[in-house]
Amino acid sequence: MIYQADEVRARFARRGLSFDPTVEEIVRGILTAVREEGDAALDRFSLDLDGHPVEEVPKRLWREAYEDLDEELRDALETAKERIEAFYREEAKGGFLKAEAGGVLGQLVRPLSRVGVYVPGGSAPLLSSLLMSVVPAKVAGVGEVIVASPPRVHPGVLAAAWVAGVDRLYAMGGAQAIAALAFGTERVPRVDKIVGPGNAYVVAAKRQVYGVVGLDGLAGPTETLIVADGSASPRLLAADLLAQAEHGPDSEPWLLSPDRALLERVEAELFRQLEGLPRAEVAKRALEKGGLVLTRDLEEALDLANLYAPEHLCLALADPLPWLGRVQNAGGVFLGEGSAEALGDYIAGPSHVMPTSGTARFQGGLALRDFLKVIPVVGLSEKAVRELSAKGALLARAEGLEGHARALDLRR
Ligand SMILES: NC(=O)c1ccc[n+]([C@@H]2O[C@H](COP(=O)([O-])OP(=O)(O)OC[C@H]3O[C@@H](n4cnc5c(N)ncnc54)[C@H](O)[C@@H]3O)[C@@H](O)[C@H]2O)c1
Ligand SMILES: N[C@H](CO)Cc1c[nH]c[nH+]1
Ligand SMILES: [Zn+2]
Repeated sequence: MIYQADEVRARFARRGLSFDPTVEEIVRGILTAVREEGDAALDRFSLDLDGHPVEEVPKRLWREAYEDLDEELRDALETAKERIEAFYREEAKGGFLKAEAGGVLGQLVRPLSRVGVYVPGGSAPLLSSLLMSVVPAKVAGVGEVIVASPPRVHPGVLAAAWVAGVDRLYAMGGAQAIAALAFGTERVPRVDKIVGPGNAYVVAAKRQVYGVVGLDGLAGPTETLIVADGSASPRLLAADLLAQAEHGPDSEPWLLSPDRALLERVEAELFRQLEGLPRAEVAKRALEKGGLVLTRDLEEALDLANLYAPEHLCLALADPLPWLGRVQNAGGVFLGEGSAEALGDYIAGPSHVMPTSGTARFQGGLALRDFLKVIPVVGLSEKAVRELSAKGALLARAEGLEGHARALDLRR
């Protein structure tokens, strides 16, 4: 289905995380039960929803899963891990303490003590998502990384845990896993922050426990928006749309172009490539949620992309770099049709955990700083204390806070 730009503009502008009341209610019930009953409720929901009680998977099994892997897959995992590690080592993490008139002002930067990583496993065992969250946490220096993934945890996920250096791994999924990580139970330690993507239940649970625990964001069903010009290959474009469409019926693949002939060729190519795709039924449903959009020109396509704020913005343009300056809202940007989003999913380097549902309006992809906290430090000299106290007291009285003013008057 090819839309005109005007047909999608209002929909793109209205977009935002929607809260399905039924999901919210189910999740609220699970969170309350796990908070009140601990492990008993955790096991009950895990049995009901995933067919297995929760268990901690011992490290011996991760190592065995790793050793059982085909040699080429093991090598691919190691390469992905090294590239993600190298990427995040580039992100500065130093604090500072600068001398100021006999005193000091600065920032302490501290890695978080204990982080919970959710690794989706409902419809596919996303071993790459484990690497994409755990490796940056490790580079940041997080004290302890605890992984939760639905039972039975796939051997590929266990092997990735081994490669990434996870500390503990629990076979538990959905809202009950988020509850256990946020509140803690006898078996599962409470964490300081939960990161990682998940389905609607996981996203709703994360949102509901925010405050009890920190969050990286609310990365839900994946989406991709490609802006293409006439130079792009319809075969590659269709393949890239289908790659993300196969994630789930909630995924949204979009292609925006001012070239009608290109859109028509991509449409035909989509039908061709759907044949024989193992997850064709899922992909078809996702394609109905997205679409192909004819724009006036590339400027209009980029403006619509910013309005939509996609998780992935792919610029399949002959000369993409000059368009980067126009990008305002995106979880991640992929330049040129060679830099496929699927490469970003597995091995390019940056984490593939990126904001969805328009939340790219206010945040980017998972970064080292998501695992760090900044603590300001104030150590003023006697002279600065005297000089600043008078002005501070003035400001306090302007707020009507006499107690603050007197505390400062005593230091003048
Ligand atoms: N944005 C990103 O960065 C990113 C990255 C990777 C994956 N994803 C997305 O993550 C999602 C993964 O979803 P998934 O379903 O495959 O795995 P998941 O692990 O997120 O969800 C599976 C869990 O959902 C719970 N659940 C299922 N049905 C339920 C119900 N009716 N009531 C209560 N709980 C229920 C179960 O406990 C199960 O363990 C996909 O949508 C994918 O697109 C996003
Ligand atoms: N495209 C997904 C969301 O960024 C990540 C993923 C994992 N495996 C394959 N793809
Ligand atoms: Zn993907």
